[in-house]
Amino acid sequence: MTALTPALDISNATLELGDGDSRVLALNSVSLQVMPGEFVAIVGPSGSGKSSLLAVAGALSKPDSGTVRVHDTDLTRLSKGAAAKFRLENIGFVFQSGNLLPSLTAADQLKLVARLAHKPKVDVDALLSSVGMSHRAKHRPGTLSGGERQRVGIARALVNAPSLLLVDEPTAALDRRRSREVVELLAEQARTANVAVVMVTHDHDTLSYCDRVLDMTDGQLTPSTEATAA
Ligand SMILES: Nc1ncnc2c1ncn2[C@@H]1O[C@H](COP(=O)(O)OP(=O)(O)OP(=O)(O)O)[C@@H](O)[C@H]1O
Repeated sequence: MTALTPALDISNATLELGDGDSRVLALNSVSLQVMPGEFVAIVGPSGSGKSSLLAVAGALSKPDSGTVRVHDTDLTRLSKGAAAKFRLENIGFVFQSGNLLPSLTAADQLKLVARLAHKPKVDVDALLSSVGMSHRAKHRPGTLSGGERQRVGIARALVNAPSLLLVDEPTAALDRRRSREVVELLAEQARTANVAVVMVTHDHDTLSYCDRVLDMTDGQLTPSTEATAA
């Protein structure tokens, strides 16, 4: 593996969903390469295939054709069990509103993933500190703001030191200022942890933090004309 190897390399992925007359081409020969440390945003109308792209990139769905590589592993060749193990060890997921477990403190959310991913040496305090949340380590999600929950969700997604971070609408529940803070944090983590980040978003206000923006329309990806950080 060299510095020039993409962290994510999707080549001609096609995915059909539904059955009978209601079959939909969710991904229509999609290709996407994301380098380590690169922050890519995907925008596009509802139903255009954005979630399908994240599912395929995260080994949650297998495309009908094409390949999906995360570094040197072709995810399309993994069994269900092997895909689950690969996800746990190599991919981080961040969801709309943090998706935290209500009964666990911020620190325990991270410790649980560390245990599941067999990473007992993870420095939970350092990770919480890197997202500005050390002072809330002992708080449960119910006593955190939306932005704080999202920060904990980002720290939790980084526990397994992923090479790929897949982020679905991270600012959907946040106001403008918090949205910008969260996306700025993702950009910073991409750079400092050298992790490839793919973020699906409707929030055009935060695209200036991304290195590249792509439009998804009817299952196809094209470069966007949105202004970026690059
Ligand atoms: N399980 C499914 N069975 C049948 N069709 C599906 C299924 N899941 C998604 N689809 C269809 O596949 C297409 C792509 O859906 P997808 O969820 O990837 O879009 P999206 O861009 O993420 O939409 P949104 O922004 O609303 O979340 C849509 O036409 C959707 O209706």
